[in-house]
Amino acid sequence: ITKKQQALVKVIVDAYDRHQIPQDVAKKLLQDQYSAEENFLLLTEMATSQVQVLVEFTKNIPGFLSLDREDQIALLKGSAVEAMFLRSAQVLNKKMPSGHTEVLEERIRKSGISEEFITPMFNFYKSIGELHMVHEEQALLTTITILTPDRPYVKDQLAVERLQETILDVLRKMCLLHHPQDPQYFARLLGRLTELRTLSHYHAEMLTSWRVNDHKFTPLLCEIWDV
Ligand SMILES: Nc1ccc(C(=O)O[C@H]2C[C@H]3CC[C@@H]2C3)cc1
Repeated sequence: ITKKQQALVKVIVDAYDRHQIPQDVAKKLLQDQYSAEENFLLLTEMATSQVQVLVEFTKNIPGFLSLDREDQIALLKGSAVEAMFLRSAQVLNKKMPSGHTEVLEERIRKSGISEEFITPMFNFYKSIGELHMVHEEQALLTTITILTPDRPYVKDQLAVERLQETILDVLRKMCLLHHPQDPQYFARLLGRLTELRTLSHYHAEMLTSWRVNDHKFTPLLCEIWDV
């Protein structure tokens, strides 16, 4: 890993750490009572703050702000769901104070999300947990997801591809460094991104079923997902 790549990783990881879900949202998940309606409202608050965190984090990705402005929006809208599932996988898998993870899991299960989406969602969380990603890998994988060139409406895909390749290159080296016993580790990480794309289809249906049952969204969620 070159000095330049080390500097790049530092910028990304610092931004990733700086933009975390506010503790008050996480705390609320443990306090308020347990109705499906209450759980849904908490998830709405969690999703909204995750999108805000995503926007702030993305602005710190070197080169992102020099992309075409409309492409920046297209990348954010195209990656929000995947970044959110990655982030919530990391929240659920990190050693939260005992019992917190179960409470959060329970709230997600009891928030009006139909069973057919709950299963793939928790399978994903489990498959991420089993990878035991180091902190830098989590930040870089999220960055790679955001810098996906073939999102809808991206005009200058080449410019995005160049940025993504830079991150892919340093992540590949980092995986060999942190998981020398598993030369396939980098490939397995990227395989999770494929699983994420499947999840985002489920997510679109989740949104529709919530809307149909007249569940309220925040303006930010309506804007990022065109609902
Ligand atoms: N009004 C909404 C509430 C929650 C979401 C959402 O995507 O929630 C995400 C947070 C984690 C639990 C379900 C997904 C992952 C979307 C709209």
